[in-house]
Amino acid sequence: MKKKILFIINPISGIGRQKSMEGIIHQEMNMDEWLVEIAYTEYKNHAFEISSEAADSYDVVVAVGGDGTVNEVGRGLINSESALGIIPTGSGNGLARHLEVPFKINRALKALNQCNFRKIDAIKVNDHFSLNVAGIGFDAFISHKFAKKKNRGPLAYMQLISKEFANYKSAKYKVTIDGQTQLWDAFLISFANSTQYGNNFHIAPQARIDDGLIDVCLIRDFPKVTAPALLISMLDRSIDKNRYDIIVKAVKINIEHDSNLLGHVDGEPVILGNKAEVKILPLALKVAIPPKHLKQTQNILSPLLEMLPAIK
Ligand SMILES: Nc1ncnc2c1ncn2[C@@H]1O[C@H](COP(=O)(O)OP(=O)(O)OP(=O)(O)O)[C@@H](O)[C@H]1O
Repeated sequence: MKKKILFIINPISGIGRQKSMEGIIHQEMNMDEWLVEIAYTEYKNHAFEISSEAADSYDVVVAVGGDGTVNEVGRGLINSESALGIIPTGSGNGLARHLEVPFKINRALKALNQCNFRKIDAIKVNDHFSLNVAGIGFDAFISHKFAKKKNRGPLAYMQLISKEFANYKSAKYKVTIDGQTQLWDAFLISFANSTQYGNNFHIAPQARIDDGLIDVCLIRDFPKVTAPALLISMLDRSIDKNRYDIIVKAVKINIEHDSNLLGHVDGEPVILGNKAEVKILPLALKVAIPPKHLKQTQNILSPLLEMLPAIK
């Protein structure tokens, strides 16, 4: 019997590589083995509605988009027998990079044809789910601003960060990590399931996506002149050695703040109220991963190389 696969395409994600997607899907998928269906999102959260409906009826439900689309599709599949697949066409593609999904579309489809399955953890932040990295502080502040921008893509994102960074002020948070409470003046606090935000910026180099633990990364207030070193330490996976960074593994974190906490889950802005409860959902999601010979290992230059015009 043929396996069933549903592609959910977000037409607005990233830099528009998905225009010719439908033709490439039909060309690359092995139709002798797979029954292929395709759906397009029409509005925010539509991918979640489609995937929740599809859960347990398809072997694989594929997010064609960036981390926001991956979050929506994956969320709908939590605790189901359907696996999340990814064709990365977003700006950051953090989870796809962590799972070593190929970035050339035809190669990503070849990988789906021959995929293996594994289970990964998910993170719950109040009522929201994160599959990759969630957080509060500067990264969340940027996600709220970015959501209002018309221009998307990594360049627009970097421009926004450089514009907002100079004036951003760290804030005080009451942080309880597995029962231990402390007050912190933090630039950001990230809750990492995978190692990276996207574009190979590794916020939690030692994170494992299936260990039943959240890597809590707390970047304390730091002199702004040391920002380049901090950025470089994310790219070369050494941020855990930076003096302003503290990383601990935990299963439950509570944050209290004196005003509304701006948060993000997988880069998508969320408002959390004065308190946030963050907990791990061990092995809650089945994912499709590439076979060994099609895995795409990442290096610092990968995000730049992917921008070269290449579908093949
Ligand atoms: N048809 C649509 N019209 C408008 N917004 C949509 C549509 N489909 C999905 N969205 C929303 O688009 C947003 C961006 O999607 P996504 O995160 O996949 O792309 P990206 O931001 O370019 O990539 P990344 O998260 O990797 O940087 C998500 O919030 C999603 O809910």
